[in-house]
Amino acid sequence: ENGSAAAIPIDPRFDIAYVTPVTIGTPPQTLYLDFDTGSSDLWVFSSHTPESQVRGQRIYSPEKSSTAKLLAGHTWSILYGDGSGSLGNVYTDNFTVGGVTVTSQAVQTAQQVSYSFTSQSEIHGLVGLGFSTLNTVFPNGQLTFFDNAKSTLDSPVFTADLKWKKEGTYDFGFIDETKYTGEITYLPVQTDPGYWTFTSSGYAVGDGAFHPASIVGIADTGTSLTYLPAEVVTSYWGQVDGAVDSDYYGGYVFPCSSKLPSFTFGVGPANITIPASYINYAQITEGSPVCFGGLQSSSWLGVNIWGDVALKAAFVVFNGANPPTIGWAKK
Ligand SMILES: CC(C)C[C@H](NC(=O)C[C@H](O)[C@H](CC1CCCCC1)NC(=O)CC[C@H](O)[C@H](Cc1ccccc1)NC(=O)OC(C)(C)C)C(=O)O
Repeated sequence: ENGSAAAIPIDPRFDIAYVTPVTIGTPPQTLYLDFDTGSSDLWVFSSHTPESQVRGQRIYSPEKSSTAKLLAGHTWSILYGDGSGSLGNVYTDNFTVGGVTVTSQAVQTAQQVSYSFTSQSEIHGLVGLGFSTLNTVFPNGQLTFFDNAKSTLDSPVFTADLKWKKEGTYDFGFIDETKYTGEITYLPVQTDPGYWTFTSSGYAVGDGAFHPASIVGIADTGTSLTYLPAEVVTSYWGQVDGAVDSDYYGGYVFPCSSKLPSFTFGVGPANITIPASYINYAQITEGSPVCFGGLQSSSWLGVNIWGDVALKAAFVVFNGANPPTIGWAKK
């Protein structure tokens, strides 16, 4: 069966992350999880998480689920790009998203979470939608929800229709033609080491000339901003009055009153344009005249990341067929 679930921004002021309701166990326990194409662990705040590390998050209690089974001898430990992390043990249980059910999904229960997770009450865990090779469970890696669900879906795909400061959707098993305009351009995916890695064909700043280039990067719903090569972001921010790459603020900042150009990136023969408003990401602090850019340099990262700032400008198809591809359409 196919399914559809909401992608809800956790903060009404800026799109730092999106969460999606899921149910786990019998009777069903509802949690709101961050669907993350940039990792492949499904982990949740749980009854095994020390109370001192839980601050308002909903938790999954396997002991209250008649279908929960401990995956004996299995543990996990994950560290994300932003330095946050978590670790714990593993159960299998029924897991449902938007009507799609996997009956024995590996659900990783947190026994430790880092402070940034404790302080983020709206995120009750993650659903990794990267390739299962990235799963951290030891000694046997576990399959993602998508890999487990694939065979029951009409088509082995999920789509992301993230929106700017609004609720979007993740669809599983089908492509909703009402969610995009024109054609979907499909690109090859490099599945090693396990991200949705593709090559963009170039970029343009505002109405300027298109610069053909091969920009290898990952499509990552779990990363808020978009991180691209220094020469790309330098040419973008060079068009913005007062923009500076600030060590103090950790990236490009600009006067909130400055006018920003849009940013266009190539997807094969087609392209996607990110509106200027998406790149005017947020004031440094409430009421500040200094704003933080949604387009930042990837030079310190070692990888280019097409995060939410780019993804919400498009309708994106994550095609899990063999070989996998990624599809991009305007909307
Ligand atoms: C362990 C590996 C197998 C996979 C692992 N994958 C990643 O690190 C990428 C992955 O998409 C992870 C997934 C995120 C981890 C932290 C919680 C939210 C999800 N992305 C990340 O690690 C990137 C971190 C995000 O960009 C943060 C997220 C965030 C959300 C809410 C509040 C504060 C911060 N945004 C964020 O910092 O936004 C600012 C810059 C505006 C403040 C890796 O590559 O190391």
